[in-house]
Amino acid sequence: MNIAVIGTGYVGLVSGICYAELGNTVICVDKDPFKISTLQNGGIPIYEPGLEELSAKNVAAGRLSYTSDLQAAVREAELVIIAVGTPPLPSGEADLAYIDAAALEIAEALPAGAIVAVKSTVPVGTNERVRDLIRSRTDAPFSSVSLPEFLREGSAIRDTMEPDRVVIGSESREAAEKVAELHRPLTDKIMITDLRSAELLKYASNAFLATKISLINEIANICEKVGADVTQVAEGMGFDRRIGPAFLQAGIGYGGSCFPKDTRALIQIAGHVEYDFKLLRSVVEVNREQRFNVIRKLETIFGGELRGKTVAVWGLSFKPNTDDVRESPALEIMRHLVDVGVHVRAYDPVATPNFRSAFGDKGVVWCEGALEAAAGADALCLLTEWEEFAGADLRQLQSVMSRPILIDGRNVFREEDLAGTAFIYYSIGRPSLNQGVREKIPILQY
Ligand SMILES: NC(=O)c1ccc[n+]([C@@H]2O[C@H](COP(=O)([O-])OP(=O)(O)OC[C@H]3O[C@@H](n4cnc5c(N)ncnc54)[C@H](O)[C@@H]3O)[C@@H](O)[C@H]2O)c1
Ligand SMILES: O=c1ccn([C@@H]2O[C@H](COP(=O)(O)OP(=O)(O)O[C@H]3O[C@H](CO)[C@@H](O)[C@H](O)[C@H]3O)[C@@H](O)[C@H]2O)c(=O)[nH]1
Repeated sequence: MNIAVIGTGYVGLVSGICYAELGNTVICVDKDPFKISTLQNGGIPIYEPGLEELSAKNVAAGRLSYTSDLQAAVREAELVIIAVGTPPLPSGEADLAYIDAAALEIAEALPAGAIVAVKSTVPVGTNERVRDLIRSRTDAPFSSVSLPEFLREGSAIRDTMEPDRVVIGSESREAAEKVAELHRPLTDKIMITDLRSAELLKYASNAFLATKISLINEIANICEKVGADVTQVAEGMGFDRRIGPAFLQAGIGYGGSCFPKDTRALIQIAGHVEYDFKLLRSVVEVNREQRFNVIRKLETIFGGELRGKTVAVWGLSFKPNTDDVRESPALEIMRHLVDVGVHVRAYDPVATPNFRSAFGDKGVVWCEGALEAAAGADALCLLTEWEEFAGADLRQLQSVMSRPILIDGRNVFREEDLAGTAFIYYSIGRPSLNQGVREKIPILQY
């Protein structure tokens, strides 16, 4: 199939490369000339494990190319996939400006009989809006398809090549079948729905996962008060097949370009039809609060006075294996620390450049290595569970710090890692691992 993918961000680029890997002829389009020249020169503008090699392989095979000429790419396409951003507006609603602009540009070159698929996460009704926008500019017959994407950053290639399911929303059975055929080599779990159900299903999935995370974070907060261990609680819950073990990792809350944006957008979608999505509003609020768990722990340890302290931060991306810092919990945590007069020393294996552009340099020393960041620190906060941190030698770490205080925001370390160290250690929802701080587990009376 001849495919044009509009937008070479985390979704469009991975999808385009993977469609080429399946043997299709793919041209990936972006309006950002830096991204396109990087790609044309064999580079990859984002950090995603395995992507550079897969791109090179498919470019060499003559199946994959990159361009900033949208209309030339669309003119040859049987399938045009829109994968541009839908960032949040201040109200929380999805900003459809990039979608609309792409639709209007596509219309100028769309060949008769093509399929236009929206892969971006969009509010219910957007595929119809895109269809009508294109129709207003061309007489060429075409079909609209909603093709929501479920990949995760950091494991994007595997998620694309081995998806749990592919959802195709369409008004045209014939178009849906053609798009289904494209995905048949990946999975037999292909679901064809109407346009609106496909659109809502994407938001509902993210809302459910975000809810699971906020639930386990609240359980973790209760664990801290009653002397239970959230990792044991989550493990036991996860054995129940109705619950499942995934997305029950307590920590400092979810970040990233999707859960925070999509939960707020769904609240707005509901609001537009006068439905107050109370549950999801609480999920968002719990998540916002959870980031400050780390700060509260630091305040407890330092008796409320953080000014003048030096705090090392390990991990700036919103999750490991990505350089994406959009809505990373580290942004708010570090902003608070800097605002109250803490000297911050920060390190991330790949995300520092993106983080610096989002955060600025005020109050932060950017470090090239984990131990360099910890050197002379009064406390260390681990905010992203990069493998490099999980493998750290805690005795060596202790030897470079001014005070052995470790706040593990992702529950990375185990009891055996801490053995033989003098760390004052706090994690999330595992009070029995707290070391060095004598906290009384209350006698429970009801
Ligand atoms: N990031 C994820 O893990 C993920 C997963 C599933 C779904 N989604 C959804 O997919 C969409 C894209 O997300 P992303 O993270 O890839 O975004 P992104 O911001 O990384 O990339 C979007 C790209 O589109 C380009 N673009 C915008 N308008 C264009 C136009 N008219 N012509 C050509 N290029 C244009 C931008 O320059 C940018 O490179 C969003 O709706 C998002 O919610 C994202
Ligand atoms: O048990 C867990 C699982 C995740 N997280 C956090 O949740 C956020 C999101 O993680 P993850 O879902 O792995 O990454 P994303 O790349 O944001 O992927 C989500 O958002 C995408 C965009 O919509 C969807 O396509 C994916 O299916 C969905 O998992 C990160 O901050 C994680 O640290 C937790 O705190 N606990």
